[in-house]
Amino acid sequence: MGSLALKNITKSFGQVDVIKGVDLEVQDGELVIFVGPSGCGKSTLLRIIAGLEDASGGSIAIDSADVSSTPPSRRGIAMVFQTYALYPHLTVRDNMSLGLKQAKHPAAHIAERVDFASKMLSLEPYLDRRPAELSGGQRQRVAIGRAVVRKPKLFLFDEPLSNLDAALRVNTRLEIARLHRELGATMVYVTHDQTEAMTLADRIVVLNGGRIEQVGTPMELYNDPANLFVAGFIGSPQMNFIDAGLLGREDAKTIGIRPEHISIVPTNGDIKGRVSHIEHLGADTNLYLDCGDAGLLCARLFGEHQFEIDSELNAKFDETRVFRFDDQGKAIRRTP
Ligand SMILES: Nc1ncnc2c1ncn2[C@@H]1O[C@H](COP(=O)(O)OP(=O)(O)OP(=O)(O)O)[C@@H](O)[C@H]1O
Repeated sequence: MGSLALKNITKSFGQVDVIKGVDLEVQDGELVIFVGPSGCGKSTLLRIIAGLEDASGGSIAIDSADVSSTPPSRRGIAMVFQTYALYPHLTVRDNMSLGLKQAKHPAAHIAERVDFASKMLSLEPYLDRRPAELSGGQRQRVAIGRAVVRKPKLFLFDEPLSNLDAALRVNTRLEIARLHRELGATMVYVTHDQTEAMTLADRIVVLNGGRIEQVGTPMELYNDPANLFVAGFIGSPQMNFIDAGLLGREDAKTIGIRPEHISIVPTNGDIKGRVSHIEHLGADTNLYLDCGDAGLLCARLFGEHQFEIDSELNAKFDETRVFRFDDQGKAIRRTP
């Protein structure tokens, strides 16, 4: 078991309010990811859940028991850090065993847990090595293994893949997904990487300036963002925003259209623009059109395309994918 409930959590450092009233329920077995711009309070919130930081107000419950004043070591959580935080003088086996040893578990039980975790993470060949004799990816697997060994109610991950190169990041991401599936464990995870959030999360929490903007499954956030902030934050390249008046659409203040929902047509487009830049990604082409007062429009076209710089093109929006926002930036939901 490992459900988590945050009620009206606030945090101030001196005069600065960093977390401004966060309510969140995480179900047992769920993988929830915090995303948001730098400084929005993701790590602070995670550290408050871990007990490494005291909240200024509000309460935290794990499995319905209030742990707001429980020390970190007694909350039943394990945290995996971006920097691995392994003991350099200890072997992999000893790094993984340490928590249970300190908690005075019997040696046979510790050996069994280390065996289980090292098999799960393919760490068996490295058990007698020290961290300096491992690659970055292997070190991060040891850090994850150390958490698995402790059978926590709740796993907390603070940007665990940020120090890995692109290929290793994908591998380790798949490993965390598998771990989550096989252990059925509750996980709360902080990242600034959209792909990680979209591919791993059961639900994503979008934070901005210490408040929650929206909570939803990755596809809910992509298909039904609550406001301009979430619409612009989820999706890459970013959603295009255009002043609705410039398009003759009086039913909204701002129109939003994702680059992947724009096509180039010979006539009768929604907007005209001059080609200002082209990015060839192989599988896709990102085309940037200078649309004058409407700004720069990005279209993501499937496959390879050639266009002449400065030539004028007609861009057409997939009407079923057009988002509308009011003058407060709130999404105007489609009427079915
Ligand atoms: N110990 C501290 N004392 C004062 N201010 C702090 C402290 N820790 C964090 N802050 C401030 O709180 C805000 C939130 O920081 P936090 O590290 O939670 O952001 P984040 O969303 O995790 O950012 P990033 O993505 O850059 O890691 C920032 O403005 C930061 O400067």
